[in-house]
Amino acid sequence: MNPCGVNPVAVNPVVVVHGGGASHIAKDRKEMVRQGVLRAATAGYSVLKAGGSAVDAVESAVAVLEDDPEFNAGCGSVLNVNGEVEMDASIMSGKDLSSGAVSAVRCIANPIKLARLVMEKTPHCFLTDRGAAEFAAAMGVREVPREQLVTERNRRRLEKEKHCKSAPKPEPQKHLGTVGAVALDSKGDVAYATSTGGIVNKMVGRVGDSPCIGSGGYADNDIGAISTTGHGESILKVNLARLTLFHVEQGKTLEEAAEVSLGYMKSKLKGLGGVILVNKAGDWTVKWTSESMPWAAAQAGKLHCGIDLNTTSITDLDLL
Ligand SMILES: COC(=O)C[C@H](N)C(=O)O
Repeated sequence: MNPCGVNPVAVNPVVVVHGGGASHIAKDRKEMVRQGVLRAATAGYSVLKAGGSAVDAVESAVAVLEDDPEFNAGCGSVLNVNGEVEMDASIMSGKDLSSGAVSAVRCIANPIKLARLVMEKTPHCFLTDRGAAEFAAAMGVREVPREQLVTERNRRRLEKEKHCKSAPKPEPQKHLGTVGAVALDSKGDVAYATSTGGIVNKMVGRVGDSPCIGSGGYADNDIGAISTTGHGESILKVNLARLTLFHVEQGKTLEEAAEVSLGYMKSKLKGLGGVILVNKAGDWTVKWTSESMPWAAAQAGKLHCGIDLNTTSITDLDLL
């Protein structure tokens, strides 16, 4: 009971993660991908259960996915036209709208941790390329050898893409994309985090939607938190994250808002993608227009998980 005699809103902590909108996930990889998103949601939820903040939870969930070579972020990042890894990431707290982002960063394992340092240790929101690298060094972030982030699968993927490349189309990623998380903590604060290697065969210096606040994600306690995935150029053009939350502000449910904004991006640009959302009531939703999107959610001792439409499973959560 607070001093006004009103019960405080009961908060039901929740974390939701995604492993990127995708047009095809080979059968033999599906189980590894499923295990990856489940591990990330479990990690995020244990942070919340231990009293950690929503920002702590989304950072640790995304770091788990960055460390998993099955996903296009951190050590599984796709390669640019020169065969190099350039990564983008962003993070935001719904409590005070504080935000941090990095783009075109190389040779670090966890861009999401660097984005958080930008949020907390600089007066800025966004550092890129050389400046981001200098800041990482100043913060004592360990440099990893370039080769450590380049997987054999991504080398082959680049070769294949170069050979069969026709004109670029506003299609979803042919492979697994971007990773992201949204969370609500026990204090009622929400947050999001998104991290990616971008799109295969991209130009050097190409920056996608994922590090851009309002496109790759957004968090505001009064509305909710969202992380997005899909065709970056389309997401940027419609500001997918903020657009979705705008529809929530206008009174739509999370699910309706996600459907309207993804529908708008598809009809306007033929751009496909996916979103995950939470709000401070503990409601959450996942939605995508791409063929599939691996996702997992942890709430009230249960783990929810899916990859394709109509394949949701619910199991009891064993905390790590
Ligand atoms: C599914 O793929 C992605 O999400 C890629 C990411 N949105 C980008 O364009 O950089």
